[in-house]
Amino acid sequence: QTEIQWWHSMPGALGDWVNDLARDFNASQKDVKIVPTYKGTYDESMTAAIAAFRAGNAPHILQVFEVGTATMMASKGAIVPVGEVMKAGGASFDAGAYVPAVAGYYTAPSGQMLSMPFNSSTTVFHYNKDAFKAAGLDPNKAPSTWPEVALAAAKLKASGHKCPFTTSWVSWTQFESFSAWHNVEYASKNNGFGGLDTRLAFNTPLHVRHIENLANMAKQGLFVYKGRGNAPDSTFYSGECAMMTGSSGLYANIKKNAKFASGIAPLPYYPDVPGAPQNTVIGGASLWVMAGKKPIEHKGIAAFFNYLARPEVASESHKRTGYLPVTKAAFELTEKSGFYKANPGTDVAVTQMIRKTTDKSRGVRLGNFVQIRTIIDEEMEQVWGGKKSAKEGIDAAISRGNEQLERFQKANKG
Ligand SMILES: O=P(O)(O)OC[C@H](O)CO
Repeated sequence: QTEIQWWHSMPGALGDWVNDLARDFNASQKDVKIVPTYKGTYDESMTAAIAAFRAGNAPHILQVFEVGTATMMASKGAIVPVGEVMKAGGASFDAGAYVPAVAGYYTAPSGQMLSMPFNSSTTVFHYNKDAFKAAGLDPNKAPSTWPEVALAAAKLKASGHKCPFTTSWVSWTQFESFSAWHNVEYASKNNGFGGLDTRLAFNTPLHVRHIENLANMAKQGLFVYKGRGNAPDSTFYSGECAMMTGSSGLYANIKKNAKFASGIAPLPYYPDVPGAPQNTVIGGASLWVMAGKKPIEHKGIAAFFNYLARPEVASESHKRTGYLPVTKAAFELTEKSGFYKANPGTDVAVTQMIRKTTDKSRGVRLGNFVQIRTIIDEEMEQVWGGKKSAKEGIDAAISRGNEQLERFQKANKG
């Protein structure tokens, strides 16, 4: 039996999902055993895998968040493109079977698919319906614009809620998806898809206005900052915060943990911006195959990836987690099953993502993106804390972030 090590970053109910996938695949055949291991947050597992690769003991499969894509693409000796693995394993990889927004994100400029689409998400608005009721708000009507979010937050606060609104993944929700949703650039060169000479561009009057609004909400106790990455997620499903912008993949942990009725709504927008709302950007992660593995191991990986892409498996994953249906067949199967009608709100992520994209809204692909996100976190923490104005924080994030882009460009030219 061939053992395949799979490092992942799925917490709580999502970890149960990953373990069940491995268990069911292992039970379906005898040749391959998938061994999943939780390695901490996305940042942590990526750092651990890079260190393990250097030491010669990398896992076979690594789950990498979308932010790590350019770094993985550039580390040519460390990874094997998924298309090659599938071929070596005697399996085919049909990129056309995947939802275009998903396939497009994980494709190299040459058209080759580099990693296996797995848990693609997008940014949505989660809200606590019970808290809405208690505050005299309509639980069946989520705020759809940012001014409405501020008004709802004020009512929630007046009803005694100490954390009316918070957000996970500040850069992803308030800058990356925010930009695409309003059809404005986050970075030049089509948000980095057009070349390594891309530079950050999220200092338009719209961006400054939005961060100013959030900073004002923070001052009034309407927006309560709860930390970086997915750390704030638990403050929503515990009931502490009543509204949150975050991942559609939070659905699994809300279902498991929340002791209240919750709703999913589209990301809020500014109604005076022409063309808004456009579409939101992809998040979540994909599965990368690390280099230096034996042909028989590639065969095992290929068999597992084929299993994950089966329409019934991919559809079940989507329904269980809130991550997107990654293949077209999985989406059609889910729709036919009546799931969206029976579970209002579960279609929000899909609807936001299947809209036609523009050059400004396809997604963001930057080198050193992990570091850039940290810089944005640091600068915005200064803004939420009242130590810098929105404009100062944004300008500092842009100039520090651009240094990272220049460094990546220099290291990867030719
Ligand atoms: O919480 P996830 O898995 O949807 O990931 C969110 C962000 O895309 C991570 O960069």
